[in-house]
Amino acid sequence: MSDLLDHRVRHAWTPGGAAAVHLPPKAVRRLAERIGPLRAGAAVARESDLAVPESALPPAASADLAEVVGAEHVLTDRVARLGRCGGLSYLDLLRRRLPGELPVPDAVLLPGDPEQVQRVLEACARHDLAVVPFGGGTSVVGGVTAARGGKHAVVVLDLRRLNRLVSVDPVSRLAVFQAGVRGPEAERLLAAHGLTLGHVPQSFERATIGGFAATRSAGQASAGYGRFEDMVEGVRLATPRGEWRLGVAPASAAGPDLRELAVGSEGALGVLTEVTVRVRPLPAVERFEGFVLDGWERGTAAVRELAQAGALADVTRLSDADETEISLTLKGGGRTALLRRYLRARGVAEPCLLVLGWHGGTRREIGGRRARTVRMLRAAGAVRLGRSAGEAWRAGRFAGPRQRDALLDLGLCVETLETATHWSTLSRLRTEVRAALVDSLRAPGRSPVVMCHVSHAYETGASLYFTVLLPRDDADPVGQWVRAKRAACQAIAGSGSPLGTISHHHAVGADHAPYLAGEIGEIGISVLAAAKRAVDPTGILNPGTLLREQ
Ligand SMILES: Cc1cc2nc3c(=O)[nH]c(=O)nc-3n(C[C@H](O)[C@H](O)[C@H](O)COP(=O)(O)OP(=O)(O)OC[C@H]3O[C@@H](n4cnc5c(N)ncnc54)[C@H](O)[C@@H]3O)c2cc1C
Repeated sequence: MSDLLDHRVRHAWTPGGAAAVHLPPKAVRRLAERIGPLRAGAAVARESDLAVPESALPPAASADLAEVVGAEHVLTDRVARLGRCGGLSYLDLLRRRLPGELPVPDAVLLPGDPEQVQRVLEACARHDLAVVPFGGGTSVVGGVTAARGGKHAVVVLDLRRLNRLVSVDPVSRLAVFQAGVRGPEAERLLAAHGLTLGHVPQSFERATIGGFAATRSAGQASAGYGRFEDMVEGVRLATPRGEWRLGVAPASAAGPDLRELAVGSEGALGVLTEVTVRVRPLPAVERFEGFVLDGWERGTAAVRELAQAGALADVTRLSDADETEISLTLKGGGRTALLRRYLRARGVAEPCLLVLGWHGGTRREIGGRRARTVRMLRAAGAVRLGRSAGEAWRAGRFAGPRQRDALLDLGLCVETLETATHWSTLSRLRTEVRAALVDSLRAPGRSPVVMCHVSHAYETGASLYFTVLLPRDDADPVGQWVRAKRAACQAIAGSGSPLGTISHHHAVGADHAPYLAGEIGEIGISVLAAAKRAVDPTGILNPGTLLREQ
């Protein structure tokens, strides 16, 4: 179990870190020409340089918790605590690469079933301990930062032992999972029943069912399978007040849908111990394909038309010209130059790659859907690249975090952020967020590249996902990104009324909590605060996440 989560891993995505990917030297040279000089072999602090204070878990609390989960599942050693000090954002990784103090929890608890989770919360409430629910620990918004919130100590509740498929109801197409099941394991367990969830975010390998629900996650095939909240039929939630179960029917008019309070609650309103999910038949056939549109405006207009006509492929992902260019650059290779020449010959001045993927029961079924989509794309002026471009994307769909490890080792600042808005505001929002990032990050010898894609489209609007690359400012690497992220969030929050949501799928965490009131209003904040008081009267659950510390 520890292979996926120890102190060595937590400054990178994989134990091998950058060794897990190969960036061709030509690609590194071209990148440096574009953004400024890169420094191979940027130093990483030794584990012994990371400051880990003594655990402040009171002995009486430790004894009570050991009584619930077993002494061997109350971990206070340095490695276990370092391994759960935060998520996997650029700043999380950076802080673990630099010498210094980290928000290390006082203990890590490994409960074995929902009943133990419930009893752990009751014990933590008695001893006034802050509790951070921890699934895969892939949060990129400070959602698993071990904040004490004025409590005696802070414990991380690692849900990895809640790893069972509890039941499957193939007639109703429902499955009940314990919260700590990771993405690949969930799919493996469902495949044995001929079923799938179809939820494949880029963090799939590490993230868990509970984490997906707690953050309203969106997977790469969201156009086909929906966002994770669309898949949640019911929840079992442990709270300091007692256990809360929700979801007895597919739809209900019995008042407001309180499941929505659990989905997206980010560990601040309870610990999801089981989630009942809607499942689908496992697709027998998949087909991926690439197209190119000339320019962002034409590209987004084409995706909007598909979304509004109900003709989106299950995976629909449009990259802007910068993202298309940089992803081709990072692949290196002679075929890339050939492709550039081909597109120029076809009159495409500003290539924007559109990847489409269909899942279905039969070739015929996919063929019918695909034919309609391709007809509409042809009418929109798309150039078809063929299956190899789509398959190349599929083959590398989980490469992003490994590539990030390699780019971090080259001394880069590399981070992503995301939002969503209505179609009529989409271009303005992209322009303003890009400008905020570029203005904040530009410096002599450093030119940021800000790339963008749409990977989740709806009838009324779409998400925007930005990736930023530039040489790290070694004098103040943390401040460099903190200022840029703040500028981007302020652009999204707008002045007066928001241009978009502060998060389409990464959630609020601690990082976006200051912007939540701008989106849901002070009334919204007080409704959430009242809900929190109702389930967590002493405020032990995930202090500072979702709601700012009062
Ligand atoms: C490289 C990378 C790529 C990513 N790609 C995507 C993507 O494509 N789509 C996407 O939606 N997100 C993505 N994310 C963000 C992240 O993976 C998601 O938010 C994911 O849903 C978190 O799941 P987790 O199990 O890792 O949760 P954690 O990171 O452990 O926790 C996330 C939040 O949920 C709470 N939580 C976790 N489990 C529970 C539980 N059982 N009960 C109550 N609260 C709980 C935590 O306290 C925390 O606030 C990405 C992150 C990384 C690092």
